[in-house]
Amino acid sequence: MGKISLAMHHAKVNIANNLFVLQLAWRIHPQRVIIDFTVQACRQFSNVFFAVYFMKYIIESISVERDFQQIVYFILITLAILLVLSMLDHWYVQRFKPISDLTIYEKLYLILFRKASTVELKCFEDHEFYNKYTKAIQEADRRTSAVLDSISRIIFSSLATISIFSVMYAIDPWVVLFALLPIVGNFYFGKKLNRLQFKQNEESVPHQRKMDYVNRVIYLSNYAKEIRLSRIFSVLRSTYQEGYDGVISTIHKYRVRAGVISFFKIFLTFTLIFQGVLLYGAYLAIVKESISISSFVVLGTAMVSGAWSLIRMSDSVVEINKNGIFIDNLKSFLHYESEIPEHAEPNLISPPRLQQLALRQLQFTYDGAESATLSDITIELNKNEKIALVGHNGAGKSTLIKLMMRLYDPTEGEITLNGRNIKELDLMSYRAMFGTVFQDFRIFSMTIAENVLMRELESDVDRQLVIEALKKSRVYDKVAALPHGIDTMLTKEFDDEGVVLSGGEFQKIAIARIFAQPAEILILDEPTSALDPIAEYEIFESMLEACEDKAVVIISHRMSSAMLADRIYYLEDGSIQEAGTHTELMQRQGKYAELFLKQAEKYVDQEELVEVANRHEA
Ligand SMILES: Nc1ncnc2c1ncn2[C@@H]1O[C@H](COP(=O)(O)OP(=O)(O)OP(=O)(O)O)[C@@H](O)[C@H]1O
Repeated sequence: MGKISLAMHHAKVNIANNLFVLQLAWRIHPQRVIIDFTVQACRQFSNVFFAVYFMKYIIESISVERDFQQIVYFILITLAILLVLSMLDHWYVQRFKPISDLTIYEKLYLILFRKASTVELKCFEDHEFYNKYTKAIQEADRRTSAVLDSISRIIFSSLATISIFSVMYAIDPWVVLFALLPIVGNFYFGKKLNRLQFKQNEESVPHQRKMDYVNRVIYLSNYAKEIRLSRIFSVLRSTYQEGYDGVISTIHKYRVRAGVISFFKIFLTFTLIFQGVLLYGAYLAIVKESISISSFVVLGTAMVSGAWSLIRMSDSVVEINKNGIFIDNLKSFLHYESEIPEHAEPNLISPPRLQQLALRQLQFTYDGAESATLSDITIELNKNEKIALVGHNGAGKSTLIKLMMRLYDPTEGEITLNGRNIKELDLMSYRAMFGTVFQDFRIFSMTIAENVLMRELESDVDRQLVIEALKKSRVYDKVAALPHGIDTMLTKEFDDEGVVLSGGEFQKIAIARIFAQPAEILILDEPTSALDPIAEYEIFESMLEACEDKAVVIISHRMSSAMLADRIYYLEDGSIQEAGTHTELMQRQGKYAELFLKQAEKYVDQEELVEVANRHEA
């Protein structure tokens, strides 16, 4: 593509990007768009009127000796208009704009958060995507306001410029040409400066993210203990320093170039416009005597006002260009099409009630990984069946669960629900079939009830549901003893009366989530690590009792819990090594039996674990 057609292409893309945000702003807050344009029109009108036509009228009045009373009326009327326009401007800047900006940001952030919560999990592991997301979030608010300002400014400054220049043209046509030339320079250098700033910004984002990460970690309470009790702070400090050095070095890298370009931009714009044209006007009036002194005065004021209009116009063009480049990130984030579509699609059907979930010869490799994490996995989970996945760390158990819930798609093989590939099913409804607690579950700074329901508490039926769920996860006695019961805030983030529970109690709250959901398949991905063996056994037991009519998948490193399942799958290096009931696997004397016996040896020293085994026997 030639240079000119490339520039045309860029210009087209940038205009399209700005219009995209203008449409977005219109959808979010149409009044803001209308008022923004109206205020801009009024500003430009008063600039042109007072700088040119007002001045022209007064000077002409003197030369044609107009009636003094008429001049006074004219001035009073224009003052009244000026007063109304300044009041409107004041209201817009002080009252309307700040509030409407916040309204736009709030809605825009909601759109971004919604998108972020639906893109595939793998996007958050993709460095490039994450950078785009960070930039879209950082820039979103500023850019919307900037787009509105620059579009309205460019429209009305153009009108203002045309009307001022027509007055100047009538005085001397060459003056207009003279005033136009430096604008080309301003535009040219402004564009160059933008590209440079964009590049600098692009390069500093990864460094900025390092600094943001440290800021976040230091600030969050769940890192506070480790930071105080270890020397990790020095590593965090180095990470922050690396980020800081990176940002500074990108600034240094572009500093000289940006300085030189800025100098030319200012020199050509201001010096040439303001001094040059006035000099030319003086030459016309004094040396050539081709214009009158009153024309020179009008030319002077029109020049100042016209030049500013032109500068505003060319700055707006540059700003539109700058917006366009940044909006690319926002657009590509918002338009990102998930390979796993979250939204309902007409060709996707609602999942039928579970009869059998079958994983057939699955193979899965994480993006960027050299070898497969899972290979040749075949598992069947029937209605009402309880299965357990066991194996050493890194065997692939959690990955298997993520595939089952379609957080990732398998690289090979298929997952079927009652014989139908799950890709043909509506994803949201499919995921709603699962009640899951992961090992890295999160407790939110919200009430206990909201943490259990994972939504707002809406009715007394909900209250009862929460209480029953907490009873099943064996933590209700503790919750009932708190002054606000299930309405107690968890953590002290927003509320001094918020409670901080023990690790095991937090886990029980998280586990209560699966009892409060109308799910058909329950998955416990080892959320019981902070529980003592008896508590874990009791919870699993209670779950199996409460969920007789549901399918259950348990992942646990404690074999005493796994043995409660109807079928156990032993995984190693991403593939199933052994499968069967506890008794079958023990008789086989393979790896499962070895692992079980190793744990049993440790358990013998602790009487409580003997109790677990006894209970199972019973
Ligand atoms: N998001 C990811 N990107 C790349 N590799 C990953 C990712 N998550 C897990 N892995 C890798 O996949 C392998 C299996 O991890 P997985 O978490 O499934 O094991 P696990 O059996 O659940 O382990 P544990 O018992 O320790 O929880 C590990 O080697 C891990 O490094």
